[in-house]
Order: sequence, then C-alpha cells, then structure tokens
Amino acid sequence: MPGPGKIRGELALIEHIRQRSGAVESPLLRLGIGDDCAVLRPPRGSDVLVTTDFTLEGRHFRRDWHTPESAGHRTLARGLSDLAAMGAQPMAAFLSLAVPRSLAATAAGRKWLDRFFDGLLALAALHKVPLAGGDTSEAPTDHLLADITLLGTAPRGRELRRSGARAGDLLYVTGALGGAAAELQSLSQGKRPKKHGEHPQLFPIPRLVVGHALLKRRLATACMDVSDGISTDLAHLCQASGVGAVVFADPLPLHPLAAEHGKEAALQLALHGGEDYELLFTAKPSVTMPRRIAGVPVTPIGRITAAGPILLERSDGSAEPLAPAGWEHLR
Ligand SMILES: Nc1ncnc2c1ncn2[C@@H]1O[C@H](COP(=O)(O)OP(=O)(O)O)[C@@H](O)[C@H]1O
Ligand SMILES: Cc1ncc(C[n+]2csc(CCOP(=O)(O)OP(=O)(O)O)c2C)c(N)n1
Ligand SMILES: [Mg+2]
Repeated sequence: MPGPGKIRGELALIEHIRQRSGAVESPLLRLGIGDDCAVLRPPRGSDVLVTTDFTLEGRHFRRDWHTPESAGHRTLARGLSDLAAMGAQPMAAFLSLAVPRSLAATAAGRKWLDRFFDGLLALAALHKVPLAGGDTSEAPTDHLLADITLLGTAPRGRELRRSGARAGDLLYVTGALGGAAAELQSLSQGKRPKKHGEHPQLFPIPRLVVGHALLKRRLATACMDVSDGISTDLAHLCQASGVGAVVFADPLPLHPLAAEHGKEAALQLALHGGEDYELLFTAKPSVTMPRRIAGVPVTPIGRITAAGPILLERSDGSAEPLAPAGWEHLR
C-alpha cells in the first residue's frame, strides 16, 4: 500500500482510500469503491435510513485545535450518531471530500490527510461500517470540506422518530452533557488535550448500541441526538411531537470537564453547548428504564407536558422558560 508520501493527485488519493478502507467487509455491501455506484442489499424486512452531514474546517473543526485523527473521527461520528438516534444499524458510509491543494502538495499535508483517515477508519472498523464510496475534488480555498452520508437499516416501520413523545412521558439523556463544549473551550485557549481521559469534543462516542437497544426493547417513544445543545434539540423534539417539556436542572448529568467551570457555568454548557452526541429520548412513565444500557448511564431529566413552553425547573421549585440557545448556523 502506498504511504502518505505517495498520495499525489485525485486518482492516487482515491486508490489510497480504497486500499485502506478495504479492511471492513459487510455482507450487505455487494460493490464498494471503484464503480459508478456502490451496490447495497439491505436485509429483508428492513427500511433503509439515510443521513448526511458536513464537517467543515473552520466551522466544525480547526487544524490548530483538533488533531487530524479527531477531524476524521468526528466526520464519521456525526453521521453514526444520527443513525443511533433512530435506533438504526449502520450499513455503509460515503465520504465526499474537498481537499485544499496545500494538503495534497506537501509531505506534512499528506501526513495530515493520512491521519484524518486513521481517525475515520478506526471508528468505521469499530462499528464494522464499510466506507463504500464518495467523491474527491480540489477545494477552492485552503479549508478542507468533508461531507459524510450514512446508510443504515432498521426493522421495517420501527425507527425511533422525534415525533412520538406524548404528555406524561419522561425525558431521559444518555451519558453526560457539556463535555464537548468544555473541551472545545480549552482547545480554543491553546490548551493541549490531555493524553489520557475522555475527549468528548475530539472523540465523541456515537451511541449506536444504546439507540438500537431502545428500539429493540421498545423502550422509547421518541429519540434524537444532541448535536446543537439540549435547549435547541429538545425544542425540535417537542415541536415534532406537538408537546411541551419541563427539564429539571438538578439531575442533569454534567460532564466532569464542564463541572470544572463551576455549577452554573457547567449547567449553561450542558444546556446550550452542543456536540455531546448523546441521545435525548422519551419513554412512557410505566416503563422501567434501566439505569445503564450497554454500560452507558441513562438519566431521567424531565417530563413531557401538553403543548406549551419548555421550562427549566430549579431545585428550589422555581421554573424559567428554557429558550433554544444552542448552536444555529447562519444566525
Ligand atoms: N440543504 C438541505 N436540503 C434538504 N434537507 C435538509 C437540508 N439541510 C437539512 N435538511 C434536513 O432537515 C432536517 C434537520 O436537519 P439538521 O438539523 O441538520 O438535523 P441533524 O441535527 O439530525 O443533522 C433533516 O431532516 C435534514 O435532512
Ligand atoms: C472550529 C469550531 N468552532 C465551533 C465549533 C462548535 N460547533 C460547530 S457546529 C456545532 C453544532 C453541531 O453542528 P451542526 O452542523 O449544526 O450539526 P447537525 O445539527 O446538523 O448534526 C457546534 C457546537 C466547533 N466544533 N469547531
Ligand atoms: Mg445536519
């Protein structure tokens, strides 16, 4: 296999990607990289779910904040997280890349690209999702643009939607919140990431096993992933379901990296920070919810109300409107 030093030009880069991505085989993928289309054969009785997300240098990562492995990992993680949110299992990934000339033309740039694929393909191997195709072109600026498309499968008619929440349901979140925003803040201040420990910004963990368990065990009425921040994402879920909600501030699971900032700042990071890629879901109050699913903590954080505002209830019983203040492009 050619090393990164040998990647010159679009065709060599594609060949390099093809050789590197061959490690994951799947019975659902009949034809991968190399022809005009990939050919997939979903299992009988399943629906195909499709999601696509940009990862843009300067918007979603920076080469001076994120390592190349992190940029690659995040590119795939964002799509996998959307599949997790609907309880789907990944079938194949497609990656469209616009590569700045400077990255392809220098040894350091080619090394960066190779490490980007180390990050992306390691996560792909972990979840056994083949990279089945994509597109490569020269970026018009010095910013790398990556667009990931994920195809997944779910038992026919059983996917977890945002629209299934009903008044009286309880609201849950997996893992912890605010860590991704806290780590981003420290990277933006020039702090080097610690070698050990969790990296919720650099290496978010898509909750595929949890999402699929929620679907299979019929535990959830509605589900979505937290990409923009729960204040914004919960508003989407409530709008889709035609309901309101009360979020309890006290039990919100604050990530230790957020908690370092003090309780109130951590709460703000947890509510509005985004990119935690945890699952936010609802369940009937009669359901006995496990405290952990596949080792991941599941915390009740509120309840669904009839249509109305979303409120944040403090431990003293006072309640305030929780306006969407998470991430929104073009605002
Ligand atoms: N440019 C677009 N063209 C068509 N549909 C879009 C476009 N951008 C977003 N959407 C759709 O709008 C919905 C919300 O998008 P988004 O907030 O990006 O979701 P997510 O957080 O799951 O990535 C999704 O169904 C997505 O497919
Ligand atoms: C350089 C940089 N600036 C800011 C952020 C923070 N940030 C970028 S996008 C985003 C929200 C999620 O991205 P979006 O494209 O809205 O994802 P989607 O909701 O479509 O899944 C956040 C919090 C970042 N990760 N990197
Ligand atoms: Mg999106």
